[in-house]
Amino acid sequence: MTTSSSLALRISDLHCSYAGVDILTGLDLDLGKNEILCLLGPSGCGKTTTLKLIAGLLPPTQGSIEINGQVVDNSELNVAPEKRNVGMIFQDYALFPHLTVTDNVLFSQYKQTKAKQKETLDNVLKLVNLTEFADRYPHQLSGGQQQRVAIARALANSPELLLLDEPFSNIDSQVRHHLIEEMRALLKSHNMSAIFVTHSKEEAFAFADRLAVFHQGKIEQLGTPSELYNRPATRFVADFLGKVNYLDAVVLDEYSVSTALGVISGKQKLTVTVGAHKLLAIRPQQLKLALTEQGSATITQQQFLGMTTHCTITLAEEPAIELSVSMQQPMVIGDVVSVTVDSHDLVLFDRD
Ligand SMILES: Nc1ncnc2c1ncn2[C@@H]1O[C@H](COP(=O)(O)OP(=O)(O)OP(=O)(O)O)[C@@H](O)[C@H]1O
Repeated sequence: MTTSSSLALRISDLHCSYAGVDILTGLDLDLGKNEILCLLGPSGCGKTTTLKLIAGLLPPTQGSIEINGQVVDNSELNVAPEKRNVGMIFQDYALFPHLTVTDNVLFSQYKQTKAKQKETLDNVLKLVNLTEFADRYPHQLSGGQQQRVAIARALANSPELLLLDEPFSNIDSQVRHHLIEEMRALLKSHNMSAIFVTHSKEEAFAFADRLAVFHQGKIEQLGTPSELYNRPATRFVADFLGKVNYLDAVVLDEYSVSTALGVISGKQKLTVTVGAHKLLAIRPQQLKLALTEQGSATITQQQFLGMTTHCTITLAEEPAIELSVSMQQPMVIGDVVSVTVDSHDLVLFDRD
């Protein structure tokens, strides 16, 4: 069992409501030291609320929060935000427009000596590569540079836990990928733990060690990006993380199911009854097409996306079945193709 002292954060049975409306209804969550966790979920499901509760900006109605083994919230205790040793970075960076980079970074360091302030400033600006921008004002910086000032300000307090609310959403997509890599390397090299909120699955996959998918005030599934993408526990998680095809399937034996695409076998033993009627989930890139006049499907739509091409194929079944396929090379609408399924762990759901 994991003891709470080996964790950066432990949330137990957390409840929160606004004006009598329940937002979180019994949230449990552990974060390891030096781990990066992403909260994902539909708009309004309570992701930002969870960050605010951890930061102490909002009191829970029930439950407890421990940060690095210290209780900061329970039925008797509500530690003030500035005593939690947590840094928070907001979507709009919340920089003071009338203060330079230096003054923004040192804003909460006024109790330190001048020498200590200088040391902190030099260290954090070096970390985020902004040393030569120390005298600039926020409006003289790019979005990515402003974000790095916000990171530097959060790091100046040496927080044990960093909370990031959509930190990359205002950054141009050209530089976002690079920033995510840089930020991840920075957190990892400084042994920091972080929780971040995003709307973007691509950001979540690239930045996080583990993802928590929220649904109806609780975590529906928690795991590594590939676990959740390839082995979703529910249809909600499967659909939330990307396009899925669902095919009616009858379980033939411990490894195989029968579908409109023929018999499909998985690598792992199934835990369902032989003969059961299920839905088989298949990601678009798990289907492979080959041009052949004897094929069972026709290309009916196609969208060229650069690295990949998304197409819709129609199976000659009654009623017709449409499937989404992701391919490396485009084909031609009207092409007749055969369809095979890449070997993978089969994901089956109940039909209802
Ligand atoms: N101060 C408030 N008073 C009343 N309701 C609020 C308040 N703050 C948030 N809410 C409501 O609580 C719910 C959760 O809000 P929260 O900001 O945590 O969602 P979120 O998952 O971060 O959403 P988004 O992805 O859109 O940012 C929403 O329905 C929101 O309208």
